[in-house]
Amino acid sequence: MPSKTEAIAALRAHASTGAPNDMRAAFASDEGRFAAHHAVLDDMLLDWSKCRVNTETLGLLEALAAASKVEERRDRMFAGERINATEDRAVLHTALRNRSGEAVTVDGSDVMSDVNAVLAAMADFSHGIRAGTLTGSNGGAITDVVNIGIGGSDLGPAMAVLALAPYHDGPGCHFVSNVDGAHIADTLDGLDPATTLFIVASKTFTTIETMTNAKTARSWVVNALGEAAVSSHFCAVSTALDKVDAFGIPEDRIFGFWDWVGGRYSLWSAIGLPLMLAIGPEKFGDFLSGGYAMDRHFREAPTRENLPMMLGLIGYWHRAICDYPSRAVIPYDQRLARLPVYLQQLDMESNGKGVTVTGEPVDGVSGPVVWGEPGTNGQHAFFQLIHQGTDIIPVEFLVAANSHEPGLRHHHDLLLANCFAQSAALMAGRTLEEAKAQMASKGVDGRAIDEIAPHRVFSGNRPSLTLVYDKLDPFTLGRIIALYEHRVFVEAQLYGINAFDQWGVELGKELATALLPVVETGEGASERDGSTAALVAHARSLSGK
Ligand SMILES: O=P(O)(O)OC[C@H]1O[C@H](O)[C@H](O)[C@@H](O)[C@@H]1O
Repeated sequence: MPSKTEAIAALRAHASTGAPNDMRAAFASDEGRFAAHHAVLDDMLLDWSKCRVNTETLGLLEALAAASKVEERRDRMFAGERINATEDRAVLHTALRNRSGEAVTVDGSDVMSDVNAVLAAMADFSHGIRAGTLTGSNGGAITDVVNIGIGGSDLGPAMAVLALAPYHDGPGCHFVSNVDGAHIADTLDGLDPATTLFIVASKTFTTIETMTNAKTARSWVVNALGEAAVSSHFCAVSTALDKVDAFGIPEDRIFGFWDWVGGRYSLWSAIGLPLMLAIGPEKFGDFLSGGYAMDRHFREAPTRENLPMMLGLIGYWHRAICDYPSRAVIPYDQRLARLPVYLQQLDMESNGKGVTVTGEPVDGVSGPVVWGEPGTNGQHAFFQLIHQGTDIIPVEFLVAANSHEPGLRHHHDLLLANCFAQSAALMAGRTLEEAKAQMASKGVDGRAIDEIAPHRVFSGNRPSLTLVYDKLDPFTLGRIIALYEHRVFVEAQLYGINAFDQWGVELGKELATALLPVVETGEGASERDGSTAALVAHARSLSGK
């Protein structure tokens, strides 16, 4: 078996000599191309055949996966080993969706009884709120839920609540994350304190944005309903139970989770409470089951049939071997509008690292920039650059075969046609001759053809992957999120980095804390760098300070 260095060198050599560089020819010369370059899990199909890879590429990527010990490390993660070495923690978001009935142990003790106890408490609470038996302080049913959290305590539930809108039969859900007072002000505008429940969601219960918004929400409730109302209008989700206590939230309204759940992997924990309130405990269970189904597939399927493995290997190929700096995630699904933003945290906070697990500088590159918007909207905005710009940006398309609007089937067929047309266009492109012929067939005169045709050329050979599934139901959303979590894991093993810490966000937080008194009083500004001092002074003078 080659070493990791040898496996990477072999991939680099293959990229310039062995990988296909004419995708039209690759399809034309190989009827089995699609068959060799896709994988399925039940209704879910991942097609990577439009990427510039062949079976030799796959073999070399498999060799790299073996040299990087991806499977061994995967098994260590599932087994509850402390693979997050810099924080000395296990990584067990998979235990939160473990539907097997089997134990999952950390340091010799089974965590499943705690996991199931919190799930049961969340279900009781959700039933009470949804049925109107747990009311506001005046006895009125809760009509609106406001989740106050940021990062992993916001992006997951906000994304999932929107994604599963057709399944909502609970209170309306709102999300406040930004410390910008505009966010909470706009959200509370129009809500009635008597019928509003706040969830204060913070793993650490120290995050300044969340604590500031929670205090503002608390005053809003107290001013309208009195101090005694806090216990009926607040609940909390955290791993820091002692800190929640001090906020005045009763114990039976505090839902815990554990340090082995990373913030960006926490949607499966009590952080998912807004989703459970919106769709009910049973459908939340379906969401967990979807995650579990993907976990089993990730652990059991051979590499080429394994969706997370293949998504990760092709992702690495594009980023580290082909050197493409970003990837676009384009769900042809309006309800997945927040998926790209969710994946930005999942992927970029996990794999945006400059050192390896052993603290050495990363040799080469680590994770790409992840971005995107739903299709078809993106087509009318930034797709120009993806088709004809000078950077190559691999695209990941997601689309459901069926919508929740059977009466609008024509819309959905248009959506599917657009999605599949984009990947075909990126792959095949259009030659100068084709552009000229097309113009001639429309009666354009020869001189105009010569002038304009070069602008109508598409290089083609632009890679994309497509994920097609039956319908975006809770189970499928669970599969999609777990698929992306594991792809991030696979890529991290190939880069040799720890995907589960996030030291890179610390410095800005520390500096903001130190700068707050300077902004408030102006004192100490002169000790800052010239730009920062001048910016503070300008803002202070504009605000009349
Ligand atoms: O849930 P919290 O402890 O409030 O943390 C919220 C977020 O803040 C941090 O800055 C981290 O970068 C994120 O990973 C985390 O999700």
